[in-house]
Amino acid sequence: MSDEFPRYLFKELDAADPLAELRDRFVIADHDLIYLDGNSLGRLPAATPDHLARLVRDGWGGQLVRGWPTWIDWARRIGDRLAAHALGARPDEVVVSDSTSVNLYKLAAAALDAAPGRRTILVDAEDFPTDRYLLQGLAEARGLTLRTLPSDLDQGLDLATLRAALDDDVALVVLSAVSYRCGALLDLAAVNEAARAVGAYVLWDLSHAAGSVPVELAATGADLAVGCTYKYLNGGPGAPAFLYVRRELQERLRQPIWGWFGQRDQFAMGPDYDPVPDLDRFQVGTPPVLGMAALDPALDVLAEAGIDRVREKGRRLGEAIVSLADAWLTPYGFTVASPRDPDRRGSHVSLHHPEALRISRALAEQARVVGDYRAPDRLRLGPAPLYTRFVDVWDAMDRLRDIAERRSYERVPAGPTRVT
Ligand SMILES: Cc1ncc(COP(=O)(O)O)c(C=O)c1O
Ligand SMILES: Nc1c(O)cccc1C(=O)C[C@H](N)C(=O)O
Repeated sequence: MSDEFPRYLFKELDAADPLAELRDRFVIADHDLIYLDGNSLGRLPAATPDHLARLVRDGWGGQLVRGWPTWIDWARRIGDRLAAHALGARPDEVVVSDSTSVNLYKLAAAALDAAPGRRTILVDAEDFPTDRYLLQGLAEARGLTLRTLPSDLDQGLDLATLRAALDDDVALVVLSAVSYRCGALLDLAAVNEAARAVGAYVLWDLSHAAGSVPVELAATGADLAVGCTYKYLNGGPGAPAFLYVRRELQERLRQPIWGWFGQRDQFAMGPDYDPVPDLDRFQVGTPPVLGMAALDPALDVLAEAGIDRVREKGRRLGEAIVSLADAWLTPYGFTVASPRDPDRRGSHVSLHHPEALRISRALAEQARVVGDYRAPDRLRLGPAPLYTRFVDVWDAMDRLRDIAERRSYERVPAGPTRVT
């Protein structure tokens, strides 16, 4: 126990938390398990099982193919809900579609086609692997140069590094608004402005930002964005992703996968591809209706909370992790591996420890705290403001301290890194 941070103070924070009652809107199957992995897979909203069961039974089972006139618009309808409640985009700028990886490919290729003569793509060297791999593939196929911008493992990309790399040969900049490893939050407006000044497009990966921080795509002048819906948006494992294209760009950009859901007069089944002039040209094929439908109950909770209140609580949960790590874990070799300034951090916090892999496993196996490990030596803790309590953070950090103090992680095999 610590005098400086007694547990009852965290209980008081929960008692005063305006979002506290929303925790009941999620399935908490095991009350002893502390779940700090909302930044990888968010919890199941309590309304989702019945919502999906109804759709399966009455929609698929009852309406059969007659359901399609309703379902066919859901990618756009739910896209608009994401735009309004999470992304700060205008109507008709966001659509649910494919996976984040596929959407990133579609929009990156479209942007490169729209920047003929420019030969450079910029990416954060520490960005999530799929982003880097996709761009490596695109650069190789087109004979372009992919420049990886050096970025600090704990602090993320420095704006000065980006500015120094921007010139009129840059076609495209791809960055995560919130870094998957350290949680660093970039200044979208500053990046968009710097890129626009040299005529480059910016494609944002919002996977760790959507549902955790107000993104404000329209207000920051963003061109393009993609992101997943299974983390802070609670869409479930394998939930479909979203993409955003600024309205003014939609008619100008042509995506590389020419599917019939982008086709003008789709059901005329005409001989040649002739894409619609709007956002729908970025769709490809039949949308995953059941997967998309899971987003509705999840977005109901987010809408009720309001993204600004989610952000405010996320910031305070993060500050609690940082304060407890400093006070309790420093003697055991932990350091905070995320920006300390909450304005520069999304909702998750990483801790550095040379034994992070074994500690992460010990936390789950011995102490019933689910966070995750990210190479090379980071323990990531991702509280989700819609359902994580302040006391959960206290208990998780207390259990972590106990593992560190007793060195009980030494009993856990390091083994190869596996899923999560
Ligand atoms: C920043 C980022 N981009 C992309 C992805 C994944 O993309 P996909 O859903 O296509 O697997 C993740 C996590 O899985 C991620 O953290
Ligand atoms: N998408 C994932 C998956 O299919 C399996 C395991 C983990 C994931 C993730 O989402 C990882 C996530 N991008 C992260 O940064 O933790």
